Amino acid sequence: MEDTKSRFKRICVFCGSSSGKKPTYQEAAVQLGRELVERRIDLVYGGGSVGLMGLVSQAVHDGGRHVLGVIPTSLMPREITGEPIGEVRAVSNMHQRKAEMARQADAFIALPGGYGTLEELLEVITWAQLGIHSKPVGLLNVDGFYNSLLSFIDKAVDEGFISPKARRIIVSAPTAKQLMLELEEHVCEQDEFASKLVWEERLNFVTESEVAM
Ligand SMILES: C/C(=C\CNc1ncnc2c1ncn2[C@@H]1O[C@H](COP(=O)(O)O)[C@@H](O)[C@H]1O)CO
Repeated sequence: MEDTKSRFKRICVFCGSSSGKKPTYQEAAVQLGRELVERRIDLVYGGGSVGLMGLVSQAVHDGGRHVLGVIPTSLMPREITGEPIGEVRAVSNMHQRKAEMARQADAFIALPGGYGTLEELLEVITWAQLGIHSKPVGLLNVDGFYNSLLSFIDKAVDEGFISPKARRIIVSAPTAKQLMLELEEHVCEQDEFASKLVWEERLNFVTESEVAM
């Protein structure tokens, strides 16, 4: 396998705790994991081995890259999240988990998933819009899974609720390879309004004492 260098050291992946019905979703999770390995990128994710989360993290781990799972203590029992893969960092709650995952990553990628994935994705997009971070956000639109979300977002742009600049926060592509190529080239645009906002600690708001273990 070709060894390609990346501008990213560690990417945060949001994805389903279920595997989805189509094999293409599972294949895309493995492909994304292999693409990260090829580019020598480490992984941070929601921890555990269930669903697409397990497939992407296992592929990165098998490829010899570091895997960091950030997991709230209440989700730690193995019957909920499965066997841990790689390094596990326990946090006290879901808010701290998202902040810690975001703090550890240089970019974000969402694979197909459900409410949890959507919530994580929309939060990092909102944080980018507000200037809390300037890390690229990628959407792996496997088999058009996210077409209806992208249509909704385009409708919100047409109706004046999302600015064209904020629309461009989202980088989407149908395959892991294409998405990584686009993310490598992506330049985050700074919003004039957001650049004037002062966030106390930006993404460094998880203190050591808040990390449960
Ligand atoms: C309680 C159930 C499953 C819990 N399993 C999870 N393990 C780890 N992380 C999870 C889990 N559920 C949600 N997450 C986080 O949200 C994303 C996945 O959520 P989705 O709703 O499946 O899209 C994922 O990125 C995690 O960070 C049984 O329902």
